[in-house]
Amino acid sequence: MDLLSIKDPSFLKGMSNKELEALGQDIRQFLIEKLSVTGGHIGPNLGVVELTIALHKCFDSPKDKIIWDVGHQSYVHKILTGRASEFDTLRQFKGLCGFPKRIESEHDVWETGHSSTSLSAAMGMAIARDLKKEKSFVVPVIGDGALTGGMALEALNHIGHEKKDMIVILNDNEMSIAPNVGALHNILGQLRTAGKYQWVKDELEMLLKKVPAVGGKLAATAERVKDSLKYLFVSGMFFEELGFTYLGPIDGHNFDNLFESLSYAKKTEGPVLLHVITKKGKGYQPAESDKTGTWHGTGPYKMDTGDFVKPNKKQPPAWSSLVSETVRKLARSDERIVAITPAMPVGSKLEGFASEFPERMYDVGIAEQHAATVAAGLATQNMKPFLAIYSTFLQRAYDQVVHDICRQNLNVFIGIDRAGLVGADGETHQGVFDIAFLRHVPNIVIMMPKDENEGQHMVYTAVNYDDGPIAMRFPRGNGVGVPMDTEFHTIPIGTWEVIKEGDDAAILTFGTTIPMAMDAAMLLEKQGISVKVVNARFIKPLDEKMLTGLLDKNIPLLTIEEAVLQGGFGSAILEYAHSQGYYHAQIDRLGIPDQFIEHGDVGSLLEEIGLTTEGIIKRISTLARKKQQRA
Ligand SMILES: Cc1ncc(C[n+]2csc(CCOP(=O)(O)OP(=O)(O)O)c2C)c(N)n1
Ligand SMILES: CC(=O)[C@@H](O)[C@H](O)COP(=O)(O)O
Ligand SMILES: [Mg+2]
Repeated sequence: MDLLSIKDPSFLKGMSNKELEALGQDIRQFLIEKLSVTGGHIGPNLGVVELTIALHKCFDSPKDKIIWDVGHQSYVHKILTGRASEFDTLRQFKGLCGFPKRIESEHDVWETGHSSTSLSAAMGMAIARDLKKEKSFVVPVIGDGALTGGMALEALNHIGHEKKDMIVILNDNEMSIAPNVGALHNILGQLRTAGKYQWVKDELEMLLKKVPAVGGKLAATAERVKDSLKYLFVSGMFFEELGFTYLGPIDGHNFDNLFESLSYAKKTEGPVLLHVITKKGKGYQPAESDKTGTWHGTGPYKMDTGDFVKPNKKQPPAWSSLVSETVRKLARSDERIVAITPAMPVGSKLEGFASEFPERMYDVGIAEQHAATVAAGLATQNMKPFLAIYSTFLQRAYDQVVHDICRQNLNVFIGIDRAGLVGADGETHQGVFDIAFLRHVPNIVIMMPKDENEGQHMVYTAVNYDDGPIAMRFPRGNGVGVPMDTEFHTIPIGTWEVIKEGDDAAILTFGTTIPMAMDAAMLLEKQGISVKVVNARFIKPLDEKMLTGLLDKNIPLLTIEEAVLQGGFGSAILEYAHSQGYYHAQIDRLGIPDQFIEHGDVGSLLEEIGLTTEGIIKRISTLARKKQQRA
């Protein structure tokens, strides 16, 4: 079938299962080909081909609300809703978003990216439907990994209590990014093997009702039998006890099973949970046999061999590897160190640590709040927890950082990974808010290294810092490639470093924006403007001694950060200058403006917001000119 000709899912209504199977193969082939060039979440999407087709055949989107939890598995949905032609631009600057996007289509009824929000959103939509006395189905699709997220459990609790009509599709492929973890995962395992108890329950009821005369009395007894059947067949009774009608488990690649259970679910009152078993990566052998999560989200690959396309020249180590491997080295002589990841062992490159210290490595599932407070609990017992967490996912644990870690001034080392623009994952994943939401919290130290050598020393500093919580932020991707010292040393807390002298102006910056600051300073030198460049590697506490010295020189200052301006590092400099009475200090700031930054390559995103060498030169030149005018 020509997928590019699809305008909306209505064409599915008249298709036979055989035709749908052929369509599924066409979609698989299309995804494997397109994503071999663009990269993306190939594994999750290959796993939901039949499920997505079945949902769009059984329901009338967008009147019926199909909601994709996390949303990384919504590519098939996007193909069936008329966007196949845009897949060459998937996750690229101004191209097709890799997650549901309401501006893209009326069928994208809820935007996701962060896990475990679908059930709560579904509940909101169901309440609205009922208040407006509308007739429609609300159908959240949540994965077994996303189900481990606290929000999902909060929602299950509420939905089951309110008994709202809703059909929850549990897409169970036994995988989060890595193999799924937790007691819930074990319950699902029991359910997977328990077989279809629902039909046993109904058949029993029909049989008993046929018994003449005593049917009624017997049926009452049967109710008790049925309940014991439930416990007999479905040891996990977890969902039924929560007020759901549990259906399944069924084969999520079999259209007969899907249509039979979806039509049953549509006729069932109250909340239904349909447990669908799928295979992540189905139909593409390298992805289907993935046991670790390598094919969860990938860059480009060679279709025939499954080899990932490697960059032309050797890359410096990934920042995540640098940090996690340094923690691993230190853990050999420091038994206090325990690593905690909320479902990102592969992304945070903790495999090595896990293999060497299995008893000191915890993947808590998609549970960032829990991860942060486990770290706090460990610290109360004089352990040294290393909380490895993406900046964007740390947003989920804000109160735990404030209330549990910082307020009690506990020795937790937070490794804030993917700090800064992440690129293709877009708005929901840019790691640009952590400075603004942490800087105002008492007791926390926030730092960011300029390169991987300073990074290893910062990890060493953090592990040996026992005066409270300390966070080190580092970007997605690879280091800058510098020689590495063989001996660790501590970096004095709150000290900045002058990396280029200059008397006409000063740039204060850290991490990924240091190279562009240096390039700008060198070019400005040629224009006769000599600019000092300061590695402001401690965002909190500020190096007040150096900052006061700069303010006393009364030269223009420009702060630069790949983070939001509102409440960021530049705000801290403004606050300090004002608090010390430098009311006329010339301070300008470059950073992420007050808007969400969409998906695309980081270079294009920086270009779009003027966070470039040219942008810096423009700012400094303006500041210098204003200073001359005032002189
Ligand atoms: C709050 C949050 N934490 C972590 C992630 C990273 N993440 C993206 S997909 C995923 C696994 C989701 O597993 P599951 O729901 O089973 O979907 P599958 O990929 O198996 O289809 C994780 C942990 C996220 N998107 N949001
Ligand atoms: C969808 C999701 O949240 C994860 O798959 C995320 O895309 C991983 O990000 P990295 O690729 O930076 O590890
Ligand atoms: Mg899964």
